[in-house]
Amino acid sequence: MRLKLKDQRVRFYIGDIRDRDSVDQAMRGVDLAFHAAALKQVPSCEFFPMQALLTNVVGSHNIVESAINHQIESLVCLSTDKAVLPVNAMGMTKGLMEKVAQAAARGLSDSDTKISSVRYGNVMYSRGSVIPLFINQIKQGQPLTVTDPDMTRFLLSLRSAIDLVLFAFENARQGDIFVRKAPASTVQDLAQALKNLFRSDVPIEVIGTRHAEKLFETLTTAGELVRAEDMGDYLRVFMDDRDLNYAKYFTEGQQEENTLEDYTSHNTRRLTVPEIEELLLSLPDVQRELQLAGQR
Ligand SMILES: O=c1ccn([C@@H]2O[C@H](COP(=O)(O)OP(=O)(O)O[C@H]3O[C@H](CO)[C@@H](O)[C@H](O)[C@H]3O)[C@@H](O)[C@H]2O)c(=O)[nH]1
Repeated sequence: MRLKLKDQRVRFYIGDIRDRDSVDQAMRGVDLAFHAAALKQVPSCEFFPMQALLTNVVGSHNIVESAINHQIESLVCLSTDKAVLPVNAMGMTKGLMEKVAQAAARGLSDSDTKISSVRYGNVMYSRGSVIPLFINQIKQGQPLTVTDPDMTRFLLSLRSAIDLVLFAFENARQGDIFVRKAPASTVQDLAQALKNLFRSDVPIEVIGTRHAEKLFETLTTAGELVRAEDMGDYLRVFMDDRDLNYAKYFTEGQQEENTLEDYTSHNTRRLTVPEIEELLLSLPDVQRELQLAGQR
């Protein structure tokens, strides 16, 4: 990266977020930090849950503590829809990261480091994800390996994910979780949209779900929506800052919770195949692949 960027404004450190000293070194003189370091692949975290715990939880704790100690202005921690009602080690450890961030935020005032988290769904064409895999399969003339045709995922571009982080820096209050609203598609429709764009007639082969995968993802639970603010393209979920004085809960309990529904990739706006094609066409990586394949 250093050789590729060749930019005086960028400084590189060798270190590991599991190692507090190396985090402290990088945090000196910093105003804003976004925490994107993670073990993020679902199957590998299933096989090495302790490694996921060390990076995603212990490492995140190091970042949070170091940011506070260095009195930086704002820290945004990157989370995922898989952290909500989690079923896999990746999601569970990311969920714990959110808890670590909020537990620290509870002890801070507004003039201290602002600590917030952001949640989003699948970033289209991210490394190791299904879109580059399907494109590769099309290029090789192989069948598209669909896990479960009815499985849905929230889809968003890298640009929208970055915009969410910037939005959090600008709007964060202590302990907030920001959610980017997004449409979703089934994996079957995604595969079909790619086949259409590449004018390919490879078959679609159903291979069954992988380790600890969900049929659909949840970006915000009904319980969270009760304390959420609708900000257009975004939702702000306020931190539950009640204290451990349980007696209060009985008088201040929230009735509304029962009437709301979780916000999921099954009940968000479902993209049609032409709409998925349009979204795919807006991605520079897909444009490049289509050009290489002589389709644009
Ligand atoms: O050969 C394959 C591989 C995947 N899928 C499906 O495609 C969808 C997306 O899979 P993938 O691109 O591997 O992403 P996820 O497993 O959903 O996880 C990604 O998206 C998350 C947000 O939900 C991020 O947190 C993770 O880091 C990121 O890897 C899922 O429904 C998979 O079942 C297939 O149908 N065939």
